[in-house]
Amino acid sequence: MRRPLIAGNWKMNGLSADAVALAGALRDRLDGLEGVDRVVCPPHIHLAAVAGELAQSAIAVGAQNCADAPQGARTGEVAADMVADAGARYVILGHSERRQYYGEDEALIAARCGQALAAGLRPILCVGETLEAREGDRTEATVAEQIHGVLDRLGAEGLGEGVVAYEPVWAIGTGRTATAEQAQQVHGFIRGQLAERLGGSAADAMRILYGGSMKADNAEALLAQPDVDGGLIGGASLQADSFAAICAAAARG
Ligand SMILES: O=C[C@H](O)COP(=O)(O)O
Repeated sequence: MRRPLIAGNWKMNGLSADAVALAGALRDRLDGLEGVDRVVCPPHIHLAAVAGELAQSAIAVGAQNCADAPQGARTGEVAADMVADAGARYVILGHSERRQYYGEDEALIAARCGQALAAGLRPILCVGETLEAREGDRTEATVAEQIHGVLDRLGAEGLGEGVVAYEPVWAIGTGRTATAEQAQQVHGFIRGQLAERLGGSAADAMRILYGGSMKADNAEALLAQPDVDGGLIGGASLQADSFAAICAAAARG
């Protein structure tokens, strides 16, 4: 059985005091909850402060990106080992906002992923189709290209102990969630693609998260699907009560 994972992507929100306060509130609410892994991903600049606040808790910390090179002349980038040094154990890579606003493609995402693995971080590789692709019946083709585009370059090691997050772009921040059936259909497809590359047992062990307007009131139905192993939560991760409620739903499932 795969243990569920609920990850909060705080995106570009909050000053340092807000980040530490949210981390502390989550620590207090989630203390003692069994049966679910949880991670919060603050902006880089708050990583160390949040990791310090969560040091004695069961909440791990993740970053929202890492550089595609180990060090040197990469102005504005943050290396994977710096992220790890700040206390992160996970890193989100290939988020659709990075693809859309910063032009990240599979080659760049794979390079970032390779750096993350070398630094001992667990990648959270995001994939997902636009509304245009879904309406053009290109959901599976899009997701397959994003997965294979990265795995082709990473080789046999794959994503290590990382996870995949399926985030339909049309559901992110829109309040429009994929139905449980739509999510399961794509998650099952992703697991099949992973099995082709990594083998059945590695694919069976890998967690596939759903992201896109997951909230306390729809989490249970999504998490009940056999191939939905958790969530990557944006807006609802910024409120301690709603993130804690989603974690509790995952723990019950
Ligand atoms: O990384 C998280 C996703 O982009 C989902 O964001 P959302 O929950 O605000 O729709």
